This record gives sequence, C-alpha cells and structure tokens, in this order.
Amino acid sequence: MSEVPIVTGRANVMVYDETNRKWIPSGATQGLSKVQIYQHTQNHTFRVVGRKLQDHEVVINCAIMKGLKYNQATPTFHQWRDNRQVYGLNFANREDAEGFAQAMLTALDSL
Ligand SMILES: CCOC(=O)[C@@H]1C[C@@H](CC)[C@@H]2C=C[C@H]3CCN(C(=O)[C@@H]4CC[C@H]5C=C[C@]6(CCCN6C(=O)[C@H](Cc6ccccc6Cl)NC(C)=O)C(=O)N54)[C@@H]3C(=O)N12
Repeated sequence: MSEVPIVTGRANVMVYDETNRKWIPSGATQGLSKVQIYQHTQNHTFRVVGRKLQDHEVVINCAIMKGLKYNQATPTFHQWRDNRQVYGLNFANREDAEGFAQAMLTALDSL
C-alpha cells in the first residue's frame, strides 16, 4: 500500500478568491468533505486529499511542501498557501481541527 492516511477529519474546503477577496467553496458545491493527509510510504511525501461527503468529488489534492506555513487562524479555521492559491479548512469541530493540525505539523517536521 503506497499511500496511507495518517489523519481524517471533516471540513468545508475553501479557496481564497483573490480578485473578489473572499473565500469560496472548493469544488462544485458548498458542503462538508472528508479531508485526509496521505503519507507516501516509499518516497516519504505527504499530501492533503479532500472528497465531498455527498458525491465524493475531489475538492483538494495538494502536496505538503517542506517549509509550508500552516496557519491556525481560529480553533476551527486553518489555512495555508501554495504558489497557486490559498486553501482554507473550515472544520466541523475543534477536535477534527486539532487532530488535523497535529498530523500536519508532524508531517512538516519530518520533511
Ligand atoms: C463574516 C466573516 O467571514 C469569515 O469569517 C470568513 C469565512 C470563514 C469561513 C471560510 C473564514 C473563517 C475564519 C476567518 C479567520 C480570518 N479570516 C480571513 O479570511 C482573514 C481576514 C483577513 C483576510 C486577509 C487575507 C487572508 C485571505 C487569504 C490569506 N489571508 C491571510 O491573511 C494569510 C494567512 C496566512 C498566514 C500565514 C501562513 C499562511 C496563510 Cl494563508 N496571510 C498571508 C501573509 O498570506 C485571510 O486569511 N484573511 C477568516 C475569514 O474571514 N473567514
């Protein structure tokens, strides 16, 4: 099994619309997604994958790059940027947010 999930949570996955300066849902519709961090066991890389609970649409699939700054803006809204866009996870609850952040920081520490 080359990729294993190291954390699972529930969040509204958002991306920041720089033009209109507002957060918009990533994917076709607003709604909760299952968000996971996958660890690739062979090449020791990590990525965030999110799938809508309702129709399994993939709404986020982004590599976790060394040096990524993971900003816990509020206890349930965390965000980070890559060279293309800014991602926001609006977690369903604090426990999911805390669990995800811990796994993210552990992954970042290991890169
Ligand atoms: C009715 C009110 O609606 C809300 O509550 C909306 C809808 C809520 C659900 C989706 C969501 C929830 C919570 C709050 C929390 C605050 N917040 C914002 O957006 C703040 C406010 C100002 C605004 C300005 C910029 C913006 C957007 C783009 C990125 N960024 C930065 O500051 C980045 C951050 C960063 C820091 C370090 C590392 C990485 C990164 Cl990414 N800095 C830089 C240096 O890159 C940002 O985060 N901003 C959210 C918000 O308003 N909302």
